[in-house]
Amino acid sequence: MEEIRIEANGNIGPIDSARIPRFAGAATYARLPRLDQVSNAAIKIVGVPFDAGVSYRPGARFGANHVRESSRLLRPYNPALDVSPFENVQVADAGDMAVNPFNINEAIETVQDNALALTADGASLLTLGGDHTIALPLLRAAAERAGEPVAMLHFDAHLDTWDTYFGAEYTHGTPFRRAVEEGILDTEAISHVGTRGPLYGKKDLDDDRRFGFGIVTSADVYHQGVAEVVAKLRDRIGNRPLYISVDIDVLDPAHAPGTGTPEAGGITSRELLEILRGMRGMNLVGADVVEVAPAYDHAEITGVAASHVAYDLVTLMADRRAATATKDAS
Ligand SMILES: N=C(N)NCCCC(=O)O
Ligand SMILES: [Zn+2]
Ligand SMILES: [Zn+2]
Repeated sequence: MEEIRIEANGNIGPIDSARIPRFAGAATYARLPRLDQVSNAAIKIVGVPFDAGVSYRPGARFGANHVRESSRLLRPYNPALDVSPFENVQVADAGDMAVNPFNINEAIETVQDNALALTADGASLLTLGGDHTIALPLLRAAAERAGEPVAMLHFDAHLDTWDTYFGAEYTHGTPFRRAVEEGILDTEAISHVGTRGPLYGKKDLDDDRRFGFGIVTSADVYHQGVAEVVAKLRDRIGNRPLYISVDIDVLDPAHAPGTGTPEAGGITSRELLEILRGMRGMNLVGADVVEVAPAYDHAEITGVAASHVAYDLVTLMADRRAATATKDAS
């Protein structure tokens, strides 16, 4: 059937949900066009159906499509930031990467290669995961494109700076230790937000601090409040190229039950969205939303949360691009 889309400023937007019921047709993220339906896109959303790096419950391989299905109700105007992201720039859904489900090393290479290919034209990349293993190759690609190590905001219940699991170096609990070892993170400007829960030992925190990470725990968000947290994070990041990695388990299991390693005492989706919005104007070069495991979801609670997180990330990217374009033109 014909797709009737919203178009503005020469950008092809979402299927018009006033004319084609939002529950009809195959899902793309936010009902956006597929990449092959537009000549080029400044912001690309890509899925990574991969969960061979998990230490507990599997299922995040189905995450990207679950987020797409859960994104049908998103509307084109973001009032929180007064931005219409799909009007500012062309945004498109690039589909899924064909990652090897049996070979982690090969999957990591594929993610890195695909991320580089998708950003070769200067596009910004938002990845829907997948387990957190994929943040490593995504960071490698982001640092290569930026031409320098990148700052990172890491939203997660977990540190993900552990060393190995069963001798394996590349897992969803180890991407950020590998990234520090590889020198692709700017260790003056890397922070975890939302961490909580039991650790293997005090050494986990000592190691993490040694790598340079700052920590804003879930309890800190509660005690200090969003505004103070945002101010501290912005201060630390400055104008460095910034990568944002969102493990959906940063949210309390009440807000995101559909994930593989849930921890009680998490932040709310309202807090997460507000902290993200607080990053307006930062030099955001790439982002991911990972660890959505639909088999443990109910009523799309996790899928909806993840789709909204992705929406605010796209808004930040679109807003920054529009602001930079205006500055360049004047
Ligand atoms: N969900 C992520 N990314 N990591 C959790 C690892 C927790 C553990 O195995 O102890
Ligand atoms: Zn986690
Ligand atoms: Zn994680």
